[in-house]
Amino acid sequence: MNTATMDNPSTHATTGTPRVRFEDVVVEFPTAQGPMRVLDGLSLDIHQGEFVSIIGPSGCGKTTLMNMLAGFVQPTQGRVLLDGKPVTEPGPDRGVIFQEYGVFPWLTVRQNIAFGLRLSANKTPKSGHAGIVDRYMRLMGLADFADHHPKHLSGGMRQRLALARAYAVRPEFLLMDEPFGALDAQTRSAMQDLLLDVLQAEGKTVMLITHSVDEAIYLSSRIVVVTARPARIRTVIDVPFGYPRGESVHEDPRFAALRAQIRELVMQEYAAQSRQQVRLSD
Ligand SMILES: Nc1ncnc2c1ncn2[C@@H]1O[C@H](COP(=O)(O)OP(=O)(O)OP(=O)(O)O)[C@@H](O)[C@H]1O
Repeated sequence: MNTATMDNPSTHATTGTPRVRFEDVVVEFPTAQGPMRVLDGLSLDIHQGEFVSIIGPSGCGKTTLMNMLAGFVQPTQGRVLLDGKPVTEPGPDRGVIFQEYGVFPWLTVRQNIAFGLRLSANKTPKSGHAGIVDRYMRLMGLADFADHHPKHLSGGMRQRLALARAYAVRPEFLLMDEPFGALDAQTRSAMQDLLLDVLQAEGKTVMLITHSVDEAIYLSSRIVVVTARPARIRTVIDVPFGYPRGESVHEDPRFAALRAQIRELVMQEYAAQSRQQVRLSD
């Protein structure tokens, strides 16, 4: 179990050379009414070992931001740099987890987890694959279902399988888009703690999109609140808790204060987005 070290400030260096740089990024998508601007001059640096959560109204452009770092979307203007080089395509250094289960229905649980390990871009020696697959099946509570296909699993189990697949490849970056959103409260909390354990053991850099303010505070070293569409950065908040971190941070008075501050900002942006939608439907 994690233990909270609330007296230690976050130890994540936010100076020096960033691993990821969003540089004055603009994204526009074509629509029947002309180009729709989704991101509007957004700049953000992410450093090695940081856990950055993105919070903002539905449809404001958060997934688009992550998709650029994943290599799925190119900016209309500006640049997205990974270790100083423009991101042009997906790569095994970036594990992406979406809310909808990213699993292959025709493969068993064991085969799904092993899949990424077999790709030639993955550097894990073949002799270690079986052990890694077993470890993640155990961690995710899937060991008894090793030879089942996803259609025989519950929704929550399929999402745990998607997490196991992403973790097993041990990417340097985890890009997570509402990864726990479809899980029941208890499983969600267990998956959050497991993620903290994986990060503690493997030292990854994480970008998480979440609608849960509590989840963002519990997991992140920094929280980026973005505006209604087109998304810009509204505020960046440093979370004052160090790692390893555990359930007791929820009791810290600073947790409640942060929650109130972030909720207020997010509510304001939701209200702005709703006003826009009303104007669009006029
Ligand atoms: N490839 C695309 N082509 C056209 N429009 C797109 C494309 N991708 C996203 N959009 C639109 O861009 C806007 C922002 O979408 P995005 O998924 O980035 O928002 P989001 O903040 O992640 O939303 P949510 O919180 O609901 O998941 C939406 O209006 C969406 O319909």
